[in-house]
Parts: sequence; structure tokens; C-alpha cells
Amino acid sequence: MADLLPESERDAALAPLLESGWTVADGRDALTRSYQFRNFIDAFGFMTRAAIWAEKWKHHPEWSNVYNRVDVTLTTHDAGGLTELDVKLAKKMNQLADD
Ligand SMILES: C[C@H](O)[C@H](O)[C@H]1CNC2=NC(N)=NC(=O)C2=N1
Repeated sequence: MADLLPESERDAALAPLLESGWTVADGRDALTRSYQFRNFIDAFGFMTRAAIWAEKWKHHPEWSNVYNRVDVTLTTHDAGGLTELDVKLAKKMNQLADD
């Protein structure tokens, strides 16, 4: 199980994500981001590609989809907050959304 991000590393780890549109959730140690695509097929294609990485890393998003939008929340349930796995998956999702 991954450990919570240590205080000393947390700001540096989160900074690039906060610049790219992720925010720290209200009242919860979690990252959230909403992705918008051209249409449902692009949104669902993103979810399919992200799901393969999530399964490979055994780290799964909380997410929902409405038409061309995908709302994502990342947190590590086992640790009760943000870990490097959330940072890794958030970065991967940004890459996949830009493809
Ligand atoms: C055994 C299995 O790897 C764990 O239950 C994993 C599965 N996916 C997970 N995903 C997330 N987001 N947090 C977890 O703590 C978590 N735990």
C-alpha cells in the first residue's frame, strides 16, 4: 500500500497538477478534475484507456461521465488520502486527454 504524501514533498508533487486544472477537493484529501471532450466517443475512449492504466497500477478512479464530460476524483482509499499513486494516475490522465 502506498503511503500518504509526506508534508515535505506534497506541495512540489501537487504543483504541476494544480496548474493543469486539478484541484484539491473540498473537505477531502483528494484531487478532482473535469475533462471535456468533443463528444461521447472521445470521452469514453479516454475512460477506456485510463481504465487500463488504473487496472495495471491497481489504483482506481472515482469518476462519472455525462456525454462529453468526465469528472474524476482521485484518492487512495487504503491510505485515507493522497499518495504518489494519485499523482501518477492524474499525470497519466492528463497525457491521455491530450492524445
Ligand atoms: C487490493 C487492491 O489493490 C486495493 O484494494 C486497491 C484497489 N484500487 C484502489 N484504488 C484507489 N483509488 N484506492 C485504493 O486504496 C485502492 N486499493
